[in-house]
Amino acid sequence: MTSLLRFTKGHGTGNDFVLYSDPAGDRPLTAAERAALADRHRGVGGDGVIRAVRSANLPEGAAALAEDPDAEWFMDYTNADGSPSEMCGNGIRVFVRYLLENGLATLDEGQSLPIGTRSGVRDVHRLADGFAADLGRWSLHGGEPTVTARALPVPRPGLGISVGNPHVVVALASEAELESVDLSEAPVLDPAPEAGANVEFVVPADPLVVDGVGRIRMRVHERGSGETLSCGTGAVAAALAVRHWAGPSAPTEWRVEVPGGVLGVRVFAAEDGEHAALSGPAELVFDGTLLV
Ligand SMILES: N[C@@H](CCC[C@H](N)C(=O)O)C(=O)O
Repeated sequence: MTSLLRFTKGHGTGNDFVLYSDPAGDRPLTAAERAALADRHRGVGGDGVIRAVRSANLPEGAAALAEDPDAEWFMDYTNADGSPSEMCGNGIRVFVRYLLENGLATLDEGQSLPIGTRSGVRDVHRLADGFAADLGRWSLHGGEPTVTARALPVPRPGLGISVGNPHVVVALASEAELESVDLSEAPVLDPAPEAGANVEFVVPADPLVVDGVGRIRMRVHERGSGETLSCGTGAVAAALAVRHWAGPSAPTEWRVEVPGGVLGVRVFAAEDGEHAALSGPAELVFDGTLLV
């Protein structure tokens, strides 16, 4: 039986999402239904689908509420192919904007809202011109697989980084090389991580640091979605990788240029270790109703 589903289309630096609200947790949608929503020809189109559920009303929400009883809302995120991901850095800003615009939460400038995700509770801070999300503790994770991509003359070493979800970052030699890499097919990783990975290709700007801020350009092939205009967690992983390669004198603030815009990354010491925060815009574009 078909039914009506109200949705909102939103994006953060061109990384676009279909959002819908399911406070009671009784409208989960299958992976195939989510992939159909994200289909750019037969559906609304998006790099991912985000369901807003009250943490109390889905199984993964129990862990979020145990971590922070104020994490009322859970971001149930899936990629364009319907596969779930632990975290989405652009998505969580758009998610908070969606909650605010729909009267599901309140957040004044300067305040934070805790959001449940599969990678734990993440605090989203309201800025004058967007949002900043504390993505929590990061780690080197996944080793150093060799990365082969179309139009890259030779395979390159990658660096595995987890910011809640898995990334492999590859340094390229020049802007020209960054432009020429063909991401219409997924890069091949050897060894291949069991859970897959998002792969970022990065080049430093020249000079790398201006006024204490590190500057890099990045393109990304996202697990489950293909090449996208932006990936927030990918921008954080790319900044962390370049900082790791640059050594202890590297800056803590980074400006990451992606095809869809610019994101900010800040690395800081927290009680439980080193965290990375991601800042950037969050836009809602249109609402609609679908037959599902
Ligand atoms: N675009 C997102 C990341 C979305 C999830 C990713 N494709 C994965 O499978 O981990 C971001 O902005 O972080």
